Amino acid sequence: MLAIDVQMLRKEFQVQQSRGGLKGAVQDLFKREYKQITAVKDISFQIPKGEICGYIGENGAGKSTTIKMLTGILVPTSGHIKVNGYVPFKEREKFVAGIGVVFGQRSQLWWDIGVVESFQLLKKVYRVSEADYKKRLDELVDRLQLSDLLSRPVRKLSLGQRMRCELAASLLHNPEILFLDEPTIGLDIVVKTEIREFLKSLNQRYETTILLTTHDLQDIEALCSRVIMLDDGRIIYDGGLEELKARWGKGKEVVLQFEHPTTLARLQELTLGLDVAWQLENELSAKVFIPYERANISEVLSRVVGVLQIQDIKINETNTDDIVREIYKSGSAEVKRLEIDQPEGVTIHA
Ligand SMILES: Nc1ncnc2c1ncn2[C@@H]1O[C@H](COP(=O)(O)OP(=O)(O)OP(=O)(O)O)[C@@H](O)[C@H]1O
Repeated sequence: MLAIDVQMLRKEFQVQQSRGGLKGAVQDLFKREYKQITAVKDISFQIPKGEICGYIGENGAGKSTTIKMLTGILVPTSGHIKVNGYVPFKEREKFVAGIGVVFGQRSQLWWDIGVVESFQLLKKVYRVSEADYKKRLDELVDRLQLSDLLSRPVRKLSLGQRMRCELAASLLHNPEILFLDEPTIGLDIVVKTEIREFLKSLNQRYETTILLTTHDLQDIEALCSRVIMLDDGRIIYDGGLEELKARWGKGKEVVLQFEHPTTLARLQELTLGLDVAWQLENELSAKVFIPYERANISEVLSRVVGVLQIQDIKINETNTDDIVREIYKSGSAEVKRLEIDQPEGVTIHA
């Protein structure tokens, strides 16, 4: 079953333009000029129930605008959306009962009252029964370690504490779909890790579908099997994270520690005919860069390990941050490269 179904979704904004100078300001008083911005340009994607999908893109790519349309805050200019079987901006009451939303930069909790009082208000808003509320709250307090925070006003909480409370607030009514807009922004690494672990177990236990936007690719690595990449309002990649790495990653780096001193010339001689690049760090340690498609790691290793005694080997995986940065930078030319020999399950949008 589909949790989210988006077809040819588009959002345009009219933005007021100001003319410069005194004359312009006077003209603006009488007749405003408007400019049209298309934040989301006819995108389509489907997310099955139970999937955790990362929605990424640079600043201004259109991520928040999409999330706002998916949660019914904004009405699309054109296109179709079904979330949990509902059209988000139409059937509001039924729709919101099935979704949870956390905007990392904004709070859904009341600033001056105790956390638990906010929870009780949300219980009323979502019409959660006393028994369900109690059960759910106990579980969330336990798993997000909230017991010391419940009586404190939100304004007295640290960012990490507040974010744990925000997550609990969004889940009190046990929604089937959770939308997270930058859920780990500004948090330290310990809290980020706790939140990722919590989301993973939530997904496993309840099959909660999660769509999250983030600039932190560690969130994606930790949580998402699938990633949708947006650039200037259009989807430029929709597929698995592993495929993304395999297709866009340039290669792997292997670091070798030798038992006995060796030389660069000796290493190059051993891998003669293979398209790899050696770098000697000292006489007992060297790095070799093995480009994907042009050489394979087992061939390189078998040639070296068979002859030299090795003390240690480390394989450095492709860094997703670098890959994604490069895709953003390279734009359409690189997208064309992806279109060749497209693997199954990966949709590339030009
Ligand atoms: N209410 C609005 N009125 C006019 N323009 C808007 C409005 N909301 C968003 N935009 C514009 O739409 C484009 C997409 O913005 P959006 O906030 O969706 O991007 P984003 O990918 O979420 O970026 P960020 O990572 O910075 O949050 C931007 O050019 C933005 O200025």
